[in-house]
Amino acid sequence: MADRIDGKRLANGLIQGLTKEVEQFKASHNVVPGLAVVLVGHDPASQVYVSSKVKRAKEAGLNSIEHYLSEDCSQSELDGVIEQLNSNPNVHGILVQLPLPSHLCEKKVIESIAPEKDVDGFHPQNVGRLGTGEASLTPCTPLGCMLMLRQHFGDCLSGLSGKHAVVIGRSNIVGKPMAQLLLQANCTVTVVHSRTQNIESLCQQADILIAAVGQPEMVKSSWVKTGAVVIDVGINAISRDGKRKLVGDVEFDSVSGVASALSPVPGGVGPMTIACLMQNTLTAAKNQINLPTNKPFSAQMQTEM
Ligand SMILES: Nc1nc2c(c(=O)[nH]1)N[C@@H](CN(C=O)c1ccc(C(=O)N[C@@H](CCC(=O)O)C(=O)O)cc1)CN2
Repeated sequence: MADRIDGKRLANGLIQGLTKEVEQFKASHNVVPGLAVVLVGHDPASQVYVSSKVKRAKEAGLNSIEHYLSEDCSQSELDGVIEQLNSNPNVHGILVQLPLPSHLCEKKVIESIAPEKDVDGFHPQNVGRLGTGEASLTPCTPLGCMLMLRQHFGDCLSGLSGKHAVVIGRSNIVGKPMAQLLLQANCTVTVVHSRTQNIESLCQQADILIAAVGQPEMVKSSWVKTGAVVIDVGINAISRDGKRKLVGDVEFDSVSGVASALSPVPGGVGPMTIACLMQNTLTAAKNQINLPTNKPFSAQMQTEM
């Protein structure tokens, strides 16, 4: 039976540590790190995620600033809110919850957030810096996955070195940054996607398998090498036996019999995404008062997190 990589417990520990760090930061610098969350419309899942973000921010002692805009909000109204947050010195981190209603341009919105406040790490400047291994704000879900792997492999990333990691999915939010982070940890990385031939046989070669494809229970036990470590990023709502249920991209019960460790859904990557957002907000606040803390990702993983 695979070990369960408990994201909920790990996230609680991270938030606890962060709360102390935020307290010290406030006491030393007389600055309260501020996180602004922007939600457009009333997508039920987005509402759940945003309220968790607000709750966790308050728990960690951050100042939470919320903007709820109507479903039919115009591009210029949203641009105006971001502009105002960009120039507000009490706001250190800004995130716009995705997806946006289809009449709004996600790319334009992401690019309009000041890179130093982009706690989602989606701005092209942060994406580029991640790619070249420079200090950057790192996307929260892949960062959360790396922390889960670090916990499993021991306290630094050397346990990952030389492992073959296969990432299923090539989204800008998860698949691509995930591949970059695994490369920085000296893994050999394969990214597979909807046009890849023989996905199953490539996955069978993985020591580390990251499923981020958004297909309920797509990864079966026959796809997984005995002893592999599997991180399930998918969060899919399905109806089973007349009840709504959340499942990942991995068939949990069967894969548990083959993998050496597996993260569950719910209670895996989701809570880690939110904890990493809080971590990024503190990092952004430190950077904005010019504390020398913004190390490249690989250096951060060796030490403070
Ligand atoms: N601006 C962003 N938008 C989106 C991101 C993101 O990182 N930034 N990621 C996802 C959604 N997401 C965070 O925003 C997210 C998804 C799921 C969870 C989570 O904790 N899920 C729970 C289950 C919750 C439930 O009951 O529905 C779990 O997995 O245990 C947190 C954050 C897309 N948009």
